[in-house]
Amino acid sequence: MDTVMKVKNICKTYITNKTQNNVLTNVNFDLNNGEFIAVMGPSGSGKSTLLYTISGMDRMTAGKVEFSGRDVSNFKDNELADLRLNDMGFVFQQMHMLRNLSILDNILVSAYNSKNGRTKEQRKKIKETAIALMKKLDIIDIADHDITEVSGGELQRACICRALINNPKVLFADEPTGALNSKSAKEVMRQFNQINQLGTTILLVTHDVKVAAKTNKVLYMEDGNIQGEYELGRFTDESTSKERERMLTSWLMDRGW
Ligand SMILES: Nc1ncnc2c1ncn2[C@@H]1O[C@H](COP(=O)(O)OP(=O)(O)OP(=O)(O)O)[C@@H](O)[C@H]1O
Repeated sequence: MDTVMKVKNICKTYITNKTQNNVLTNVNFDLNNGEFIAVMGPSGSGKSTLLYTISGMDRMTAGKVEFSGRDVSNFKDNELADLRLNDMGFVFQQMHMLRNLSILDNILVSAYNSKNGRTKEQRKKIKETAIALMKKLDIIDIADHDITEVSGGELQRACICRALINNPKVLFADEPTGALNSKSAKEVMRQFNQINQLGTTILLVTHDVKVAAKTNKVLYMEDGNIQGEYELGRFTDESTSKERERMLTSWLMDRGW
């Protein structure tokens, strides 16, 4: 299997009030093309920090990250911004969308501001992609709505459209279902699985066993490092959910979760 990201000996230290907090300590793992990985672990174990550090949203203290064979660890801020814009997508628990724009415009805005969204022709193509994504995620009917006029689940699906507009190699998600009710969370996970099956590699952080049980592999973080990994295999059938949740819970409990 191709490796899309290689994470080598990543360390991240925060210094607050002259106290050193070693949040990530020599983290190593490969993210293979087409994988769908969940990162779990106790609160404060460094899950979000790992996501932000490897995606270049935050600087690592030491270590190396390769993205599609390129060492991106020493990229300048503008090179990292380009990498994030062109090759990565992001979905967060708190959905950052602009209030005075419609849902469709929110999906389009960053793509229009990218280097591939300058000409009329490029923008036409981007809009077509946005509409196709909104149809796929079943939110085309709310394209012209304001963000205050839609449900949390619809808004999160709009965020997924926005994250996918540039056809990223890797989609990063930090607690993407954390603010959703269970029905919307299930729908978002169904969409993630579809996107993954179409070829997008996904790494998400979650506390929710139901969510993690629908990924291919779980990494368990504790005290700033990956303490174990559990291969679940591809999720294809809703009827297997309960059994996957049961197996994953049992594995997590063995780790002191
Ligand atoms: N910007 C920051 N400055 C200083 N310390 C930080 C910063 N961000 C995170 N930390 C610290 O790093 C540690 C790990 O935080 P992180 O958010 O990565 O954990 P987490 O496993 O995602 O936790 P949770 O499950 O509660 O979201 C915590 O002790 C946190 O206080």
